[in-house]
Amino acid sequence: MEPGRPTPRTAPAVSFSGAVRTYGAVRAVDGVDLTIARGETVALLGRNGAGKSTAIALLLGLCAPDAGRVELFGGPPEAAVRAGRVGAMLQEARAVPRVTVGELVAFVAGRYPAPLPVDRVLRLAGVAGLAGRRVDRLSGGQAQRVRFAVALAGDPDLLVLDEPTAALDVEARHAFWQSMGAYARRGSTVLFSTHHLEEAEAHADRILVVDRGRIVADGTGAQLRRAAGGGRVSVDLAGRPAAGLDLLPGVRALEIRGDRAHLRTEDSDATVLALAELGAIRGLEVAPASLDDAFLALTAHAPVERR
Ligand SMILES: Nc1ncnc2c1ncn2[C@@H]1O[C@H](COP(=O)(O)OP(=O)(O)OP(=O)(O)O)[C@@H](O)[C@H]1O
Repeated sequence: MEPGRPTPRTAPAVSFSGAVRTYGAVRAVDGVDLTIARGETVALLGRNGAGKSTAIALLLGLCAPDAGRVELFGGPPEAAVRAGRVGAMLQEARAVPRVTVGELVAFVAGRYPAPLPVDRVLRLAGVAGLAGRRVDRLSGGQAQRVRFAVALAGDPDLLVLDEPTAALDVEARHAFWQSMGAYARRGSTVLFSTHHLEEAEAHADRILVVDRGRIVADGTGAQLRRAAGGGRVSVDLAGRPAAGLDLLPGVRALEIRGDRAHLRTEDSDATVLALAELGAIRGLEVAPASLDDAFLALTAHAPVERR
């Protein structure tokens, strides 16, 4: 073992260093450095094509990095997968014909060294009522929950979920997050990908914003809002002209609705001080940037090449 390297007992659940994966000219994962501690629940948040699924494929050892290193629990992903430490729910999965949900989960559980009892898995995934149903006769949402059950069956230390709620309606989504939360609270590490900001903020300890193969932000929802900077400031115009408000310090955008000026600012304090100097603080309201604002700011594509 290299000196200074963590031992398999202390190593983080997931570690990427300088990981790159290309498909022709596309750098699907473009130099990612990342550590996920054991027990964390982390969301990979990004648009279509941002590189989430490719990062997950690297992490599961389904493909190898062209450069850099990817490790799970201090060793190659294949070793962690072989040892039954990883459960995954991927986007594409074909149903096995004829077997029932109960048979499928029992079969998968039987391949792990220390699986959860099958009835417990079925309950956790919310599919206990479907145990006798054939897996090729399920609705999209039911099939998705069965895939979650399959991911849980081996009682993995690391659960990896690629867009787990994509086919679920509101009620099933809610039930899914409850199950996932219950599993995470047992101390497992969970990594899930999503397009939904609210889901990432509500269900993860930490959000990684992925854009064009890179991690462009890493933190809680509140931290991302702050990192994106600023907020929204609004005041009553009280008959005064709005001209020039867009030139105040920090202001990025000005919108007039009725007799009110709405300012998007990257520095709320500076903008409010300047408004105060103008005596224009009637009906003053200051709000932090929304998570949507933050996401848009963090993934805005500048014409210049980023770092
Ligand atoms: N097998 C492949 N062959 C060629 N290009 C690929 C392959 N897999 C992914 N890509 C490309 O790599 C980039 C990242 O794709 P990836 O599927 O990782 O993104 P994603 O964030 O998971 O997207 P989505 O949210 O749509 O699932 C995209 O430009 C995609 O077209």
